[in-house]
Amino acid sequence: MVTVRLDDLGALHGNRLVLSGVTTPHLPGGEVVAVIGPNAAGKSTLFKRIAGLLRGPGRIQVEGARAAARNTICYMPQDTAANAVLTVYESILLARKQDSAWSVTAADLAAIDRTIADLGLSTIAFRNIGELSGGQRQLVSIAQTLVREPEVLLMDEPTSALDLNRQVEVLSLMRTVARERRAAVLIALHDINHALRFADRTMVIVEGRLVACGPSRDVITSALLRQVYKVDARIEMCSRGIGHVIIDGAVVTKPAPMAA
Ligand SMILES: Nc1ncnc2c1ncn2[C@@H]1O[C@H](COP(=O)(O)OP(=O)(O)OP(=O)(O)O)[C@@H](O)[C@H]1O
Repeated sequence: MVTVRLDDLGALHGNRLVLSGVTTPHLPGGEVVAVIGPNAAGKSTLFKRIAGLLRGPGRIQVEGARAAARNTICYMPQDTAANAVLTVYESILLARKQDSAWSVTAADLAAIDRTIADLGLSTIAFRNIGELSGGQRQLVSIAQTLVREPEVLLMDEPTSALDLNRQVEVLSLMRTVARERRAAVLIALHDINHALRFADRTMVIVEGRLVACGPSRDVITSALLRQVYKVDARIEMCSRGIGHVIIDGAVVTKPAPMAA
């Protein structure tokens, strides 16, 4: 089973060190890890660094990956471009492409069918991407990531354009993917309730630094929400032992202006 460990990781945008000193315990396959933090904290930067899209100090250790893995690490960016020329099916099919010698196999077709079914995309499978709504496009991006069957998934706000029903469906699917494929699934989220409900662990990034990492119910506390988001909130437990964040209305202080 795959495990991921970050060791004193940092990331540069140009010459600016935007993220630094991120060290985690082993993040095991089979679990969902929420990555939370204020706007511009460095969540996307962390994912891009892990995906090899940014330079920086430190190490990313991925152990136990299957030798034949199609893509060990797969990153779903926040902004996904719409390609008007391809249908939904074609764009998911092309996500399976390995190299120029690739030709479609039965395994490819099975993976595509499963992904389309899992995400409820069958009714739009032959529509052009350019004709889709924002939420539909986001579902296609999620499909393009899942169909590659990676062992480490980096999902950058995958539910930001989805309605409530789809948010729950997609995050439930992420848990299933983690459990059944023994994948390590990291998801950047702004909805703290989703982190409490769906994530085994939560990492908290503030101003480019990791300020907490551990079981979601231990990490997400009123004190942390006050420290990180400057809001008064309490966590109430519901019947199944899952916490809910109740915002009491008061913003404690306005957040500091963002750095340029
Ligand atoms: N391409 C870029 N070039 C230069 N600086 C960048 C670039 N992308 C992001 N940054 C800066 O890096 C910092 C972290 O941004 P990042 O996108 O990682 O934040 P985030 O936590 O994902 O935010 P959000 O929740 O708003 O999506 C910010 O100060 C941002 O302005």
